[in-house]
Amino acid sequence: MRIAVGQFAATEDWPANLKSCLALVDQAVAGGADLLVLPEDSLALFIDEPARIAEVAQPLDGPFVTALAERTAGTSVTVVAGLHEPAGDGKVFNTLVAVRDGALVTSYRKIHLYDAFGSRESDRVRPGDGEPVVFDCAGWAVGLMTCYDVRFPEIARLLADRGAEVIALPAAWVRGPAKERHWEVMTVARALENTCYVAASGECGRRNIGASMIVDPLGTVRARLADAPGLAWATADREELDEARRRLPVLANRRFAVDPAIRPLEEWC
Ligand SMILES: O=C(O)CNC(=O)[C@H](CS)NC(=O)CCC(=O)C(=O)O
Repeated sequence: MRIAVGQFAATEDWPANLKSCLALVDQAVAGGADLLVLPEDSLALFIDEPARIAEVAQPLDGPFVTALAERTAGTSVTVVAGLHEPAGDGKVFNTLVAVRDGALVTSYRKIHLYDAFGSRESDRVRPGDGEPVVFDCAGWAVGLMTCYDVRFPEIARLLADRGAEVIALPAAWVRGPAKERHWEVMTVARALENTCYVAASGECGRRNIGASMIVDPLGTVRARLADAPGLAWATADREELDEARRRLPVLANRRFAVDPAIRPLEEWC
């Protein structure tokens, strides 16, 4: 499976962001991508006034997702991208969609909200219900998680338990001391501890680092972008995955399960 990760500098202007996304979709299709991963919140990024996110939030049958899906019609690419959708009470969900051949395949609502380093995402965003999402893409099991989720190994493990062989990880990773290191270490760790590919995309505007990456099941960073817009590419290979899981059978050697009774409860936020 040909994987592309794409990044761009998102603005407050959602039609402009849609245009950036569609250009990356076209490039990915031209390059033969089966899977394209775009950043978290590709719809609109409000850096200074995050409360305005709710104003531009769109439902999954709204114009942003519809246009993204339509662009994939007649192609073999599946596109994963992030947006905010209305949650009904003035709050929003921070949601990923997967679209293919003109239609929505699945969606995932971010579970772990970024209440760290001075941010309070939970002031405006409601968490998802904790159900891990894995879907089929070109014969590969692809799991979804979003940005701050990467700091919580349980969700990647739950995805692996559901059979994920590739984790798509859209992000908008905030700059800061050692933050680029956090991003790299944890993205590689999630790949290595689950012996899966991780296709991670990062928004690359002034607040966020970009640094989109594709990591293989033994933790090698196969492709990486800096902080400029563009695409990075790698191929997921079935034989390589099988060989990695034979040589490093950590999934088979586990002694503990993630307790499915522990779910992200509303009152934790
Ligand atoms: O709200 C938006 O518009 C887009 N979403 C984000 O920027 C999100 C939530 S504020 N960013 C992160 O989760 C960064 C995590 C991070 O940087 C870390 O874990 O250190």
